[in-house]
Amino acid sequence: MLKIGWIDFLNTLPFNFEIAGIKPEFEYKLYKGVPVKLNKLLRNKEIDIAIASSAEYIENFQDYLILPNLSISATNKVHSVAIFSNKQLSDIKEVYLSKASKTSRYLTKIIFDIFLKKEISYKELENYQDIEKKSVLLIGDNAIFFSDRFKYVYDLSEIWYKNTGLPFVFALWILNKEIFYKKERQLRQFYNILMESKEKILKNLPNFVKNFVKTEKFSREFATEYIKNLDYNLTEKHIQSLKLFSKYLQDVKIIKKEPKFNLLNF
Ligand SMILES: C=C(O[C@@H]1C=C(C(=O)O)C=C[C@H]1O)C(=O)O
Repeated sequence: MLKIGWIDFLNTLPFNFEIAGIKPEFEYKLYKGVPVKLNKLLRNKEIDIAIASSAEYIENFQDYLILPNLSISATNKVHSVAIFSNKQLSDIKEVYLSKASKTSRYLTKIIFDIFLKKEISYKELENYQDIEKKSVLLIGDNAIFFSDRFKYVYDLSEIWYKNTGLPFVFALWILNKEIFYKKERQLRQFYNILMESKEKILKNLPNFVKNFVKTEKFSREFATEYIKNLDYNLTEKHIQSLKLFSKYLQDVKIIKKEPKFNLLNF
């Protein structure tokens, strides 16, 4: 049985092997939730593998391995990770951070500390009441959903791209090192299934969106354009970006040790 962590956001659609009609030959169970929940399940070894926060890998890299060629990244705008505000950036003094995120919370700190050199007080975003009166970091479907309440959108990967020229890697397929030896066969098959799903769904995206995306939250046109704009690859350039992100995380004292990026050689 392979225990798989699944971020329940629109942006994981291209990995959805079930809707792609690909059936694994092994038994599996999906554990759905926001990134922080999956990071925790993975760290506690309650699941084997997950699409989880890239920052979770960076912080605990000794325990993990990465599936190659796969990520959720964005070159320039991501559209679903941003600081939303009705204030101009220069007037923002406090930011309420989404509790669902790890990577984007850390990126927010790097943006203010290193790129903008601006002191900010950080608070937890406990609920969505009167959200338009605050400056908030939102991720995933909520970011898309609440965006029209705000005059200004400070897109985090756009800011990263302007400062570094690199794509920003939000999520990776991370697995617990020790399960590789126990479940190598399933993992290899799962990797092939993810690669196949990604290809199949992205090739025929409007059709998959039409059949599988619920339209209460966003229009089909938006969903298609949003996914099309994301980058699901993991190349040398993405690794370079992860290394730079890690260096900045050391500079702002969030991590102590420089991580190694251990990709499975599939
Ligand atoms: C692109 C996104 O990136 C997400 C952000 C994450 C984080 O901040 O920890 C983790 C996984 C990603 O799915 C998004 O939420 O829209």
